[in-house]
Amino acid sequence: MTAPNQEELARVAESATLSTALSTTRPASGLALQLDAVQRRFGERVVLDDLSISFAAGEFVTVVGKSGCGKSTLLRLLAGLDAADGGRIESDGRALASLKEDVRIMYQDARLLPWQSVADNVALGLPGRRATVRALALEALAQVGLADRADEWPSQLSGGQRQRVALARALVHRPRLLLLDEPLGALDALTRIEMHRLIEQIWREHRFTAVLVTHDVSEAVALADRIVLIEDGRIALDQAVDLARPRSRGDAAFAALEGRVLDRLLAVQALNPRNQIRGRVSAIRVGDVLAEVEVAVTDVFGNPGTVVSTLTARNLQEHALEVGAEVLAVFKSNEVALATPR
Ligand SMILES: Nc1ncnc2c1ncn2[C@@H]1O[C@H](COP(=O)(O)OP(=O)(O)OP(=O)(O)O)[C@@H](O)[C@H]1O
Repeated sequence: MTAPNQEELARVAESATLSTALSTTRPASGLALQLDAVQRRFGERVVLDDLSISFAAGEFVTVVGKSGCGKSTLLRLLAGLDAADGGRIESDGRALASLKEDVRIMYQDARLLPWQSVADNVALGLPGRRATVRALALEALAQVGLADRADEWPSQLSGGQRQRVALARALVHRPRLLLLDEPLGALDALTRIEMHRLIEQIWREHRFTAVLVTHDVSEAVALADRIVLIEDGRIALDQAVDLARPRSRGDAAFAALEGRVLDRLLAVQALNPRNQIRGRVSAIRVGDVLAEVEVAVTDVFGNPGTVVSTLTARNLQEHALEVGAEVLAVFKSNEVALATPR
């Protein structure tokens, strides 16, 4: 990692310019958010329905839920890119829509302009003298470990590096609310873990409020103070993550919490009657690592049958499943998962 150009930064500080203005006129602390009975409809379809929740200033919240449940819709409302059909979204009594300058959003694709250098992409939209703006861009790039790539084209960077540039582009505006719409969804597992560390470190430094939409429950547990699950347009689960940071995926408490949230998500999937079948556990076979649970079921025509679910032996232990227990067999692509019937 290359340090930012210190001479240039010093010049900027001396000339009492935008850098000073940004750091003094806009507090670095996060925005508190209050959502009250928020509704968003598309035609007949009610996507968010009477959704109420509050986020504390500086909190890191992750939003999970099955595909199409309205996660991105919620983020677009918070970003002011879309308007609610009902309810209020405020920050300490002010409509969030009036605080757009304090809010930045990051998407799954970095959305960089290919004809602009990395530094110019980060500096995009920043007012001020060219040298000042460039120094701010370099400072933001240094924070994401890319100061030495400032003069390259976006096409010369890897997917993970492009996302780091997108993060720098958000940071340069010193957001008080950073919205992250699956920003790591297209990255490989190792790069994701590196990005988790980077995002957490930057969030701890800047203390903005962060709202991250993700499909990855492990990512949610790694980063969140709170995990929020959206179901039927409302908050179905609001789970505090009370684990010390930085978090380790190998930790037992981490795995247990991840399992609980996954189970809850699975229960939501099971609500779709087309992909689930009720039955009773008829046999359990436990190996060193894996376990098989056989479930006796009856199909819609009354024909008896069995389905088999494979899970880790440890997971089986945590769920205390036993022969005779009533379960839902949930079909997810090519696997069968089990959930407790409601
Ligand atoms: N502009 C729009 N016009 C009509 N319907 C929309 C519009 N935007 C979103 N929707 C619908 O709202 C629902 C929620 O969409 P949204 O993108 O918020 O879901 P999501 O939870 O982010 O899904 P995914 O996890 O698959 O990204 C979907 O049924 C979608 O088709």
